[in-house]
Amino acid sequence: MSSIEKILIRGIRSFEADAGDAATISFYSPLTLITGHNGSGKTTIIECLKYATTGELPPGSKGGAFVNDPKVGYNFCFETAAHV
Ligand SMILES: Nc1ncnc2c1ncn2[C@@H]1O[C@H](COP(=O)(O)OP(=O)(O)OP(=O)(O)O)[C@@H](O)[C@H]1O
Repeated sequence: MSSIEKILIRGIRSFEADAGDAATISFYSPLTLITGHNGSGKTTIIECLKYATTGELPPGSKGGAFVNDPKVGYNFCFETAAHV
């Protein structure tokens, strides 16, 4: 079985292209919880995982909506944690 240890998201939605390692999300076994305020980027993380594993873009993202737009803003703020 394969698993993903971490994902670094840059230049996608609220994740700026030059966000550095701050945008690295690590995954833990057996469970990773992603928590954060509304609009902090939780769904974006899931959509990035889907894109990385299947190549499928989120619905309605054609035309660049999946790509970071500095005019929209930068506010990703989430926490990940594992509970056994
Ligand atoms: N093209 C873009 N460029 C920059 N930021 C964007 C872009 N598209 C969306 N955003 C921002 O990304 C954020 C949306 O993130 P997301 O939907 O992943 O958050 P969420 O944590 O899942 O929110 P909720 O809890 O409300 O479902 C919003 O703050 C929005 O302003």
